[in-house]
Amino acid sequence: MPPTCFIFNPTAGPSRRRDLPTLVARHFGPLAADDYVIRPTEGPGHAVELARAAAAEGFAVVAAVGGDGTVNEVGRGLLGTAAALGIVPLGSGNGLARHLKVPLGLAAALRRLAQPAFGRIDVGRINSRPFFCTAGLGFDAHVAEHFALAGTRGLGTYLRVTLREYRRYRPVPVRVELNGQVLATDCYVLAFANASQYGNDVYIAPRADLRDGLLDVCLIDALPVGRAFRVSLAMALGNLPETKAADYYQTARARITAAAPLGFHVDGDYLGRTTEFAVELLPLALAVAV
Ligand SMILES: Nc1ncnc2c1ncn2[C@@H]1O[C@H](COP(=O)(O)OP(=O)(O)OP(=O)(O)O)[C@@H](O)[C@H]1O
Repeated sequence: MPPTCFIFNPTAGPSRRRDLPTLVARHFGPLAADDYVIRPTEGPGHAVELARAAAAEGFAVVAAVGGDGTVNEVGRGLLGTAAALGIVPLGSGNGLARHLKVPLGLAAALRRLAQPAFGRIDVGRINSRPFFCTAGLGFDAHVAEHFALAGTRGLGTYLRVTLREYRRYRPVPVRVELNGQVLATDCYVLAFANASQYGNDVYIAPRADLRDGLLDVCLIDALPVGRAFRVSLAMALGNLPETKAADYYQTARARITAAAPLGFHVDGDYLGRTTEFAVELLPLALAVAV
């Protein structure tokens, strides 16, 4: 098994696995002997530094133990290094893990990591910030912002925040340049998908491929109640492109200018508001061990 550094976020996920070191030792220890270390994060952003340090120490695999936010931080720390990203999915949504078919059970995920398959995946970037799963402008980012402010987490809070903000949210006019064309449209949601889903098997771009050198772009210009139901159902069924409720494009880069400051998220974390966005894809820029 490859030397592995586990970087674990004790606050990720619904169950807050503060006992993770014991569990990893139980499942991985007998297989690994001296070949692994476990390093907990102490706050947001810490996993970037821990991952970079682990790669510099020569660990072949640096495993993010948490959800997509933790995966994003570990992945960012590993970009440009020789180490591969592993995932032990303990988050709430686990979008990248689900796309990559990493087992969701802890014991199975650890067994897989002991004998991983090495490969590479594309990496997206929005305003210089890397993303591995999805980035987006508009309502999704607005919900991510208010979810972070809600005080509690979990699916119940997420649904409550989504419904409340749906009644308040108004789309913003944008100008989108991609593939030599210019779209002047309203942005309710403009999502850039490297992986197919937001997590929890909710598919924003079911045809997205992590190795095709392209981002799948999903544009929803308005979301009246009837369309909101259709979009929600289609995202759960994984057939949104087959409906007429969203427009799809594929591109390796895009520029967006918004008529008013527009919120954006990266792998589900709200990053703020701005009017200019540059999106690009770095082909096969990250090594993975899954
Ligand atoms: N020790 C820590 N204390 C508080 N926050 C932390 C700590 N370590 C990491 N974080 C932050 O916790 C946030 C949430 O983590 P993560 O996204 O992995 O879990 P999740 O939200 O439950 O899962 P998912 O994104 O799959 O829904 C991350 O954005 C990360 O910056």
